[in-house]
Amino acid sequence: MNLERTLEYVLHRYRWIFVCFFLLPCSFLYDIYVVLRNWIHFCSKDASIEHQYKVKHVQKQVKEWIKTGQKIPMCTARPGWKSTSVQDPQYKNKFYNIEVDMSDILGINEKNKTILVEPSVNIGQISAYLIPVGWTLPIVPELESLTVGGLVNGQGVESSSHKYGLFQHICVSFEVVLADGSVLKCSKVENTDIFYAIPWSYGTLGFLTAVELQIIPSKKFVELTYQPVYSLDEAMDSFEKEIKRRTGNEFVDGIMFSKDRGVIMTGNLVDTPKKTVNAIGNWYKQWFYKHVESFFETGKAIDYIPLRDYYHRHTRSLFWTIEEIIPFGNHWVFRWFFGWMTPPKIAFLKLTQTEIIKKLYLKTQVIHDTLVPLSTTKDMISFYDEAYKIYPLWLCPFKLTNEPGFVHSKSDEDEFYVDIGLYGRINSNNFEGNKTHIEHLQTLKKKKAYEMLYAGTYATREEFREMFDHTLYDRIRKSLSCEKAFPEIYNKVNKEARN
Ligand SMILES: Cc1cc2nc3c(=O)[nH]c(=O)nc-3n(C[C@H](O)[C@H](O)[C@H](O)COP(=O)(O)OP(=O)(O)OC[C@H]3O[C@@H](n4cnc5c(N)ncnc54)[C@H](O)[C@@H]3O)c2cc1C
Ligand SMILES: NC(=O)C1=CN([C@@H]2O[C@H](COP(=O)(O)OP(=O)(O)OC[C@H]3O[C@@H](n4cnc5c(N)ncnc54)[C@H](OP(=O)(O)O)[C@@H]3O)[C@@H](O)[C@H]2O)C=CC1
Ligand SMILES: CC(C)=CCC[C@@H](C)[C@H]1CC[C@H]2C3=C(CC[C@]12C)[C@@]1(C)CC[C@H](O)C[C@@H]1CC3
Repeated sequence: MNLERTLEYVLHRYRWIFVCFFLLPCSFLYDIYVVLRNWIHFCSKDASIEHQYKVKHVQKQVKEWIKTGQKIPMCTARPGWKSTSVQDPQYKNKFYNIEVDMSDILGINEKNKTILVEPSVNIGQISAYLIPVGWTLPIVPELESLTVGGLVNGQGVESSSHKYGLFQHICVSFEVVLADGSVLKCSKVENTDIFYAIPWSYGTLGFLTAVELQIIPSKKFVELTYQPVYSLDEAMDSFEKEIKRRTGNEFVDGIMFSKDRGVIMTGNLVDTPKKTVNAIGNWYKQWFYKHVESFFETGKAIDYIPLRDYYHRHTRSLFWTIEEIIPFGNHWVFRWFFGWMTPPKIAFLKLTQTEIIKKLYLKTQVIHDTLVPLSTTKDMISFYDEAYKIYPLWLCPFKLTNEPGFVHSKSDEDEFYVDIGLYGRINSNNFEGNKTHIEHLQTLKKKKAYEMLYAGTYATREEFREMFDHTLYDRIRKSLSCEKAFPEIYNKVNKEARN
C-alpha cells in the first residue's frame, strides 16, 4: 500500500519531467506535421471530390459489417486516447470499428452564410480558416483539438452560447451513413426528426460524414471587460444582468476563484481597439485564468484581444488543469523559454498517462460539467462549495431552446442555463467519496439539471432516462433499425463503458 502511494506520488509529482522533455517537443512537431499535411492536401486535391470517395469508403465498411451477420455493434475507429475525456472508451476494443477519418474543410458559402466540413475537422482548423477571411462560427468551443463530429454527437458550449445556444443549435444540416449503408442528408427542412435526434447521440444513430454550420461576420478584436465580484450574490446579479442585457453582449462568462470571489467577463466584437492590443495567445503571456485573477488587484478593466486569441484563451493552460502537470508553467522563465511548445496535446497526455495517474485523477479530482437552470445556479454553486470546493470554477451561460431532442428547455420557451465546469482537485473536508458523488447526482435531479457526457456518467440507466428525454431518440433508433448496429447512448457513457 505504502509502495503504491509512493509510486503514485512520484509519478504524479514528477510527471512534468516527461511532459516537458518529451511530450512538449512531440506535440510541437506533431502540430507542424499537421499544418504541412493539411496544406499539401489542400493544394493537391479537390476536397469535394475526395469527399465522395471517403463517404463511399464508410458505406463499404458498413455493408461489410452487414455481411458479417451484425453480431457486434459498430463505433468509429478513432482511438480512445484521441477522445477529449480523462477516461478511455472501453467499448472501442469490443465493437466493430469503422474508419471515419475525414478532416477536410469542404467549402464556405458566403451567400448562405454556411461552412461545410468533414467530422474530424477540429475547431482550431476552422477558426484559422474562417477568421482571416472575415467570418467565424457563432460558437467556437475553446480547446482547439475538439472535433466537429465530437461536438455534434456530444455537445459544445462557449461564452457566446447565451446568444446562440449549444453547438447543435448552429448546425444547418448533417450528412450521415446509416445502419443499412445508405447516405442521408437531414436538416430543419428534410428528415427533420433525424436532424434533431443526432446531437448528444454519441454516434449511435449513424456515422456523420459532413456537417454544415452557420457562420457570421467576424471582427478583428474582442473588447473584453473584466468585472471582479466579491460575493456569490453579486456574481449572480451581475451575471444575470449581463446575459439579459438588451443592447447585447456577444460573450458572457465567469470564473469563480472562491465562493465569494469571481470575475464576470463580457465581450463584444470590434474592429478598432481603443488601447494597446493584448495578444493573450502569445506563448510568453500569462495563462489566461491567472491574468483574469490579477483584476482583483486592479479592479474593473478592459482588454482588446485578437479574436482567435480570445476564442482559444483556455487552450494553452487547458483551462487550469495544466498547473497540476507543470506547476511552474506560468513562471515567466518557463513561458519565455518553453512557452512556444505549449500546450502538450491532450491526446498525447492521455496516451501516455499510466493506470496509476488515471486512477489518481478519478479518485482525487473532478473533471465534469453540469448544465443547471440559471434560477438554481446559486444553490448549485453553494452545494459544490460545501461538497467539493474545487476552484477555479467556470460559469458559462447558455440559451436552451425547446427544439425537440435529447436535451431541451423544460417549458415551451427558451430558458437560460449555466454550464458549471469543475476541473481540479477536491479540497472540501466534507467530501465523503461515493456518498458525496451520489448526493451530487440527487441534487442535479432536484435542480432539473443535466450532466455533460464527455466525462461519462455514474447515473443508473433509470436515472439517465429520467434526466434526458429519450422520446425522439427511441423512435428514430427503431425507424433506422439501429438496435443491432449501434449501442444505446447509455452503453457508451456509463462508468463501465469508460474507465
Ligand atoms: C465526478 C464524479 C462523480 C462520480 N459519481 C459517482 C456516483 O454517483 N456513484 C458512484 O458510485 N460513483 C461515483 N463516482 C466514482 C467513485 O467516486 C469511485 O471513484 C468509483 O466508483 C470507483 O470506486 P472504487 O471503490 O473502485 O475506487 P477506489 O479507488 O478503490 O477507492 C477510492 C474510494 O475512496 C473514495 N474517497 C476518496 N477520497 C475520499 C475521502 N476524503 N473520504 C471518503 N472517501 C473518499 C473515492 O470516492 C472512492 O470511492 C464519481 C466519480 C467522479 C469523479
Ligand atoms: N467547450 C466545450 O463545449 C467542450 C466540450 N467537450 C466535449 O468533448 C467532446 C468532443 O471531443 P472529441 O475528442 O472531439 O470527440 P470524441 O472522440 O470524444 O467523440 C465524442 C462522441 O462523438 C462520436 N463521433 C465523433 N465523430 C463521429 C462521426 N463522424 N460519426 C458518428 N459519431 C461520431 C463518437 O463516437 P464513437 O464512440 O463511435 O467514437 C463519440 O461517441 C464532446 O462530447 C464535448 O462535449 C470537451 C471540452 C470542451
Ligand atoms: C469547457 C468544457 C465543457 C469542458 C472542458 C473540459 C477540459 C478542462 C477537460 C476535457 C478533457 C480533459 C483532460 C485533461 C484535463 C482536463 C480536460 C482538458 C487531462 C489532460 C488531465 C491529465 C490527464 O492525464 C489526461 C487528461 C485528458 C483529458
